[in-house]
Amino acid sequence: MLNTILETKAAEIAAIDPTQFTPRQSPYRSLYEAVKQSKRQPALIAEVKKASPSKGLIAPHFQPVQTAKAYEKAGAAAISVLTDATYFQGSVADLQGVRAAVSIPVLRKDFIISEEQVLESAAIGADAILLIGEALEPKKLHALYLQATELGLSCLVEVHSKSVLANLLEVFTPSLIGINNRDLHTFHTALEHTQEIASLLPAGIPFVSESGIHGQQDVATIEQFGASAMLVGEHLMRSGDPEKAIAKLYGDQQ
Ligand SMILES: O=C(O)c1ccccc1NCC(=O)[C@H](O)[C@H](O)COP(=O)(O)O
Repeated sequence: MLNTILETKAAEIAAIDPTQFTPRQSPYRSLYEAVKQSKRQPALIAEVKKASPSKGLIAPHFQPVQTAKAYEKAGAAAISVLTDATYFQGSVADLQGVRAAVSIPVLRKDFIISEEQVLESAAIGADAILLIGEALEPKKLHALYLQATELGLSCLVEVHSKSVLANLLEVFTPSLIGINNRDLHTFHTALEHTQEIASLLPAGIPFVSESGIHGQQDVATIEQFGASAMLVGEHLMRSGDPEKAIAKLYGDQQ
């Protein structure tokens, strides 16, 4: 699936013309600071997600802006917005709508593999981008990371496999790592994956546990593994009441 997605992205990139971008007006909101300073711990990066390759249609009555506002009200540190149309039914318009409606950082969740996409992310108002270790050679990932950082974008650098992490750390140490509990080739998801990969990270580096978090017990588990933050999509999208779902994740008294 990952390879198929990347083939689609290569075709999309060919159609991007950075000379058509209007200069960004809004200041960047730091994802690192938002995670570090979140009152809720582990910090929550809450995702608006209409559909996915592994689960199909998740939210038939998808209302990204309303959902993102509820996430912010419930204490999310940042919002993740899927902008891929083909596989996730997301859009750049979703990101722009959410960015205008909330005051916390907005992460562009897509498959970013080129300089043009980094420029596009800055132009459309994203505060942060995802760079996926499984999708990029370490040196290329580092180049995109430097380009994004120079523009003012925060980067969440995601890894799944031990070997990808090891190769990446030979090139550089990102400021914020995402550990994806979902294998993007098989879709198998296991929270224990966070523990396994976290044990291989340099001491002190903050990391986000991503995917497959569905309740208070799961939050306790990834907190025990040392996660600074969690990225949660499907569970919140299916809840029907995102504010209540977030309160329950943290075990708030109702
Ligand atoms: O979610 C998928 O099916 C998927 C398939 C292929 C590549 C990426 C995919 N998901 C992206 C994500 O990382 C998740 O949307 C995110 O971590 C939230 O996961 P969840 O809470 O399990 O919805």
